[in-house]
Amino acid sequence: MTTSFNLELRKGMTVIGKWRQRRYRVEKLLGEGANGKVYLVERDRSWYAMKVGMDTVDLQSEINVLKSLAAQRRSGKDAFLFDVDDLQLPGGKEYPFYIMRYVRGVTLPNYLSQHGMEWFPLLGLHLLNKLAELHAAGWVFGDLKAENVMALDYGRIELIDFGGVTAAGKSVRQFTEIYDRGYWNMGSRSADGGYDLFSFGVLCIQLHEPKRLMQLTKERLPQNRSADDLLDLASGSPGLQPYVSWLERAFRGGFPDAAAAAEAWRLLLHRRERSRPAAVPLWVKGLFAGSLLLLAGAIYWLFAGGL
Ligand SMILES: Nc1ncnc2c1ncn2[C@@H]1O[C@H](COP(=O)(O)OP(=O)(O)OP(=O)(O)O)[C@@H](O)[C@H]1O
Repeated sequence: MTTSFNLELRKGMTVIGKWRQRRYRVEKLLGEGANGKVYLVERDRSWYAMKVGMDTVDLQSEINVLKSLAAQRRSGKDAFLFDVDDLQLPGGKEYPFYIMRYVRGVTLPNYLSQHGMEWFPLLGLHLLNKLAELHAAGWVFGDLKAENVMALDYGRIELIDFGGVTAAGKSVRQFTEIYDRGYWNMGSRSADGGYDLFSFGVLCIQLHEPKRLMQLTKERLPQNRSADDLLDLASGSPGLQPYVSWLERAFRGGFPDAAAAAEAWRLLLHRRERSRPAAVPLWVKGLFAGSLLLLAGAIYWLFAGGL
């Protein structure tokens, strides 16, 4: 997506926050979207991502979500939001910005093409767990799509772009048509856990059958779109066949919440692995390594927290 936002920050430039006077050195543009531009910046030898917005109101609502998520976290070690300020250009023009954790990952399609489709089940599980965490805190992600999910080492997942995050029960603030439950005539745009699970289902199809999905959106008249079309696509895709019944539940609002959806996904993976006596697949090794990391983190937290 492009913006009509013509702010250009060059490599080497120093941005000084107008109110808090913190200095950031610009390294490069990481990406841009409808709400602003995101730069890689450096401060005190650490890397951060700086999102500069065109619209203070839009950016402020993203910041409010990030602040509320930070307040719900028990410790500072997972901090995502670091600073909020305005930048002032020499001509006097001002733009709001915030500083967040730099996510050193790649998008899901890139991760799967680099590491292989056998990572899909684990990435899916980690993403469902992330969604369950967000829902438990009273939020719905809203604009879940391939571009807003970053994959890191061992198939870990990080969500970026909190512009669509909506308090449960409100109307979804920002969405992308093909991932939207309303677009497929499968329900409202009211923020509930099922809304994100529907988008997650479309994302699974997008990752396996991007061309067919695109073709389908061109062929169908708006009033004829339905989950049946999506399920037909999934049934015809070898990589998705094992997930068709799971996808059907997600598309028809059959899971009570994302935690239940994640558990059903996990059981599906274990059942599949048990029925396949082959060598240990890479994602299982990843799951093991991920569990070890979690265990190490928990032990650290326990001891550090207890001091
Ligand atoms: N924390 C981060 N770490 C690394 N890269 C990031 C981070 N946040 C954003 N990016 C990069 O910047 C791009 C644009 O960011 P973002 O999606 O937040 O902008 P947006 O204007 O809200 O986009 P959209 O039009 O999709 O709503 C992302 O696609 C990603 O490549």
